[in-house]
This record gives sequence, structure tokens and C-alpha cells, in this order.
Amino acid sequence: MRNVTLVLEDGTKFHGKSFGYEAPVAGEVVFNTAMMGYPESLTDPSYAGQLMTLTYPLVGNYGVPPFTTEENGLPTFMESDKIYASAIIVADYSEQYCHWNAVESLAEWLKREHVPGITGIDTRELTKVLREHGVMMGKIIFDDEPENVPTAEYAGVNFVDKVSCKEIIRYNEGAKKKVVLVDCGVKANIIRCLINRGCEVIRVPWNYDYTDMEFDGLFLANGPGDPDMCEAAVKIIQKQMSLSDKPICGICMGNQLLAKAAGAHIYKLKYGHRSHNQPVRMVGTEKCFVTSQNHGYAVDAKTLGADWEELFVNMNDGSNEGIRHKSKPWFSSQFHPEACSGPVDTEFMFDKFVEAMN
Ligand SMILES: NC(=O)CC[C@H](N)C(=O)O
Repeated sequence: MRNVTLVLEDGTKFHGKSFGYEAPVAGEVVFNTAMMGYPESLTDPSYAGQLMTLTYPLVGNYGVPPFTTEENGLPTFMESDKIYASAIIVADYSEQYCHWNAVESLAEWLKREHVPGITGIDTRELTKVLREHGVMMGKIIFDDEPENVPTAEYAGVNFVDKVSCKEIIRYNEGAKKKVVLVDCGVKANIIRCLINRGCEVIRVPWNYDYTDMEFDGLFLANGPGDPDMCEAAVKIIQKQMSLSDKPICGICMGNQLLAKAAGAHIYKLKYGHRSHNQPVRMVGTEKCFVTSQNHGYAVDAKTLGADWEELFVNMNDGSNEGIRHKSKPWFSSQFHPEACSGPVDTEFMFDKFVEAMN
């Protein structure tokens, strides 16, 4: 294994070994504290442009599932068609794996998909640095090729435009309820959750004007990067809200875009929420949920329009975790009710959306 150095924007260095694709890479360094779920996280398009650090030390020991697809075209075990994270950073990579569903090692998969992976990194120390300083850009450099220094930008890049579908894709055609799904970088399990509830899903590009289409409800998906890059999507949501009271539901980027359409501002969190155990409270109740999350930006709830209110708050830092309109069936969550991976306790969000369409 070749020696590599992870160099952070502030000059901090971490030395490790390459176990994935052998190429230098740069991106925003983020950390995820989930104990499992690397096949799902790596294929979550919301990680585009990011070097994903896993704080759980042992990674790779359950291998990687096959890339089979269902009849409807969705991947059986993955969250999209490929790895979207720019790299994975771990403490202790295990080439040996054992799982009923594994067909290859994580290293084999990363190499095939041209994604670097590095091991032997003190990921706890790295996470402490990111928590103190906030997320930073970083570069993975091969020690025997010091002149080969990669570059990348994160702020100001429209990642949604890079990952969104380019043409309309339909799933479960002919089902009772038609849902327009705005694809900002949608995870497959959002589509599965809608299909499982008897919906036809009409997946449209992020900046597509769907307002004159025939549908029963609008779903705003998750996606990578800065929501302020997605003004085009916000304008279409505002147009839709001015034309009709049809149900609208959003997840993660979808929460941020709905909030922007409601007049709110978005800000960047110091180091984001990426884990399987983010506690959220439903506002006005004592109901709390353990949620799966992956986001770096948040809605400034104080800036929401007068017709809107907070629906969920994060119990660790008090940040917004969801909003709703005071009288119309428009609501969203910053967390991931579709999980994949993570706890499924909040899947009721999909039930509420389907109920609203009925
Ligand atoms: N998973 C998501 O949809 C993330 C939304 C947005 N890119 C953020 O980081 O906050």
C-alpha cells in the first residue's frame, strides 16, 4: 500500500496508506459517526465533492453488496448508480470481509469506481480538528508523487446540477397517486418509500418546471452542496405554491429549498450533522426521534415567513430539523426519514405525505 498524506486547509497533516483507487484528490473533509452503512453513504449523491471520514474505526469488514437492479430500474442495495463521495478516510480498513450479501471488498469496489480510500488515519483526532475549526477543504497526496497536488472547490459549486437526472424518469406508472419528485440528487430509498405506498413517481431534473404537469403531490429530494446554488428550483416551488395547495414534502436539501421558498435564509453549520443518532424533537410535543442525517447547511428558522413554523428541532444544538406551513399540507424534514442507512423511526413522514394526497 502506498503512503499518502491528508493535508487540511489549515496545514494539519495526517499520514496513512492508500487502499482504494490510486489518485490524488481534493474536497471538503467531513465526518460521519455512523457505525455502519458505507455502501449506502458512499452512493448517497449528497456526498458529492466531499472526502468522507468515518469515525467508527473498523471499516470494510462486511464487504460490499452486488450492484443489481430491480425491475423498476432502482438499485437493490445501493442508494444510486455509483459512488458520489470523492474519497473515504478510515482508521482501520479490513480487506477481509464476511456477510451473506457481500460480493467484493471495499477496496475492489473503490478501485473499480476510481475513488480513493485511505486507512491508518487517526480519524478521532481528525474529527476533533474538524469540530474545533469547522469543516475544511483537504487534499490526499501520494508521498511518492509530491508534485501531483489536486485542487477542488466546494463553496460556490452547483453540485445539484452535476448529479440531478437530465431527463424525466417514471417509476410505478399507473399507480393511484402521482408524485413529482424534484431530483436534487435523490437517494433510491426515497423513491422506494413512495413506490411502497402506492405512488407513481415522476422524477424530474432539479430545475424542471413541473407546474403545468398532472400530479397529486410534490416531493423535494436531498442533494449535495449549497442550497443557495438552487435558486431556479426555489422559484418553481414558489410558482407551484402560488398556483395550488397540493401537498409538498421535502427531505434535507428539500427542507432547505422549501424553507427558501418560504422566505428563510440558509447558513452553514460548523461541522454538519452526519450520523445515525441525531436526536430531534417534534415542536410543541415531547416526542423525540433518533434520526439518520447528512447535511452541512441548516435553515435559519427565525427567518421563515409568517405562515410557517418549525416542525422539528435538533436536541444537540437547537438547529432547525424541519418546517411546516401553518394551514397548508406543506412540510419537510432536515433529517432522512428514508434512512438507508440508519433508524427507520421517522418513515411516518411518507405516510403523512400520502395521507395528505388522499
Ligand atoms: N443530504 C442533503 O440533502 C444535504 C443538503 C445540503 N447539501 C447540506 O449539506 O446541507
